[in-house]
Amino acid sequence: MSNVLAINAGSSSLKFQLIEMPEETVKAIGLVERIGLADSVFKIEVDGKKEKTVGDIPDHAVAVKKLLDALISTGVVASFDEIDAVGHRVVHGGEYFDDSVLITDDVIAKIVETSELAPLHNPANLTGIYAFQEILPNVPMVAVFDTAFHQTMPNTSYLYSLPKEYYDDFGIRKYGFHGTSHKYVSERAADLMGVPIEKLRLISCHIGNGASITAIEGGKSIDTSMGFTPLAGVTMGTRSGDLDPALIPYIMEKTGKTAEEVIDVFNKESGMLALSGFSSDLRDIQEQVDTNPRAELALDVFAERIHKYIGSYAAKMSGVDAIIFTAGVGENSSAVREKILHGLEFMGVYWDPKLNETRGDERFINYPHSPVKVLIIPTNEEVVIARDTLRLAK
Ligand SMILES: Nc1ncnc2c1ncn2[C@@H]1O[C@H](COP(=O)(O)OP(=O)(O)O)[C@@H](O)[C@H]1O
Ligand SMILES: CC(=O)OP(=O)(O)O
Ligand SMILES: [Mg+2]
Repeated sequence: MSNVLAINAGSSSLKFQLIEMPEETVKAIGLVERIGLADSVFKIEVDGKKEKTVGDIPDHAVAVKKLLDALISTGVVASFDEIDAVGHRVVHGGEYFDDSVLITDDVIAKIVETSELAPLHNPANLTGIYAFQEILPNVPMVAVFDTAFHQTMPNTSYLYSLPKEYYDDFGIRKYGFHGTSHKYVSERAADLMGVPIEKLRLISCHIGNGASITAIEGGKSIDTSMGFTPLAGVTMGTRSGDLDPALIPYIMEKTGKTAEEVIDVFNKESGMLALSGFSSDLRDIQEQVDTNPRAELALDVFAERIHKYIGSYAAKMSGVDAIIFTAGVGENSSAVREKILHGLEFMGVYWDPKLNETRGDERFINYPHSPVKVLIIPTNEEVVIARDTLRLAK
C-alpha cells in the first residue's frame, strides 16, 4: 500500500490526486484552474469535504505551492513523508520515450531539451518536478509522457512532406499529445461498449484549453491532430492550430516581429482569445454568445475545425464505431458538442439532443439505433499517472 501523488500540469491548469495504490482509493483530489487569468480557482476535496478559493494564481510555481500547503492544511497528510511516490505528467518526450519512466538526472536533461518544443507545458511540468525534488529528495518520481501513446502512429501519419534528413537529423515529425487521456478514454469506451478494443475504430476528442483529436484503431493511436508541438491541429484557447507556414515570414515582414515572437503570438495570443477578442476561456465566451457576434464566431470556428477532423479520421479508418468527448470543454459544453456533431448523420452519427444536455459521469448520448456511438467520458490522466508510477517506482 502506498500513497502516490499524481500531478498533471496543463497549459491553464494544475490537477492533482493523492491516491492510495494499488486500491486506487482517492484520498485527495483537486485542481487549480485559470492559471494566469483573472480569478484563478483552487479547489480541493478530502473525505467529501470541499474547499474552494478564488484569487490570482499567476503561474504554475504558485499553483504547486498552493497544492503543497493544502495537502498539509486539510490534514490529508500530516507531513510530506507520507507521500511514497510522485508521478508527473510531462507533455513532450520527443522520440526518447514510448513509455513512462523513473525520473533521473538524464531524464530531466531530456525533458529540458524537448522544452523548446512545448513551451507552454514542459517548463510547467519541470516546475512541479523541481518543487518535489526539493521537498521529497528521496522519494521516487515517474514521468508520464503525453507523446508516448502516439508512438504507434505509422510513418505515413507522423512524417511531414519535408526533406528526409530533417527527420533523420533533427527529429522533425508529428509527435502528438494528450496521449494519456486518449488512451484512458478509449479503454473506458471499449469497456462501456462491451467490445474488445482490438475490434474498435474510435475518434477521441480531447477538448480543453489545449485540444486534440485522435484516431484510435485496435487500441492504438494511428493519427492525431497535434504535431511536432502542441500548437498544431484544431483551434484552441490561445493557440491557432493548423495554418499556412508561409504566414510566418509574411507576418515578420509586416510587423517587424522575430520568428520567435510570431510563434509566441500563435501560441499565446491566437485561438479563441483572438477570435473572440476578449477571452480564451470557453465559459466566458459562452456567456456572451447571444450578444456578441465575435463570441459566436469563435465558437463556430472552434467547432468547425473539430468537425472536419472527425470526418477526416472516419475516412482514414474506413468508418468509426464511436466518437468520444473528454476534457474541460468536451465533458461540460453541450453547445460545443452540438455544433461539432451537427450534420454528421450522413456517416451514421445519430445523437440525442436531450441526452446531450444531461450532466453526469460516463454516458452515451447517441440514440440506441445509432450505428456510431457517441460517449462523454471524463478523463482521468491522474489515475493513469498513478498506475504507471506504482509500476515503475517499486
Ligand atoms: N462547465 C463548463 N462549461 C463550459 N466549458 C467549461 C466548463 N468547465 C470547464 N470548461 C472549459 O474547459 C477549458 C479548460 O479545460 P481543461 O481540460 O481543464 O484545460 P487544460 O488544457 O488546461 O488541461 C476552459 O476553456 C474552460 O472554460
Ligand atoms: C498538450 C496540451 O495541449 O495540453 P493541455 O491541453 O493540458 O494544455
Ligand atoms: Mg489538460
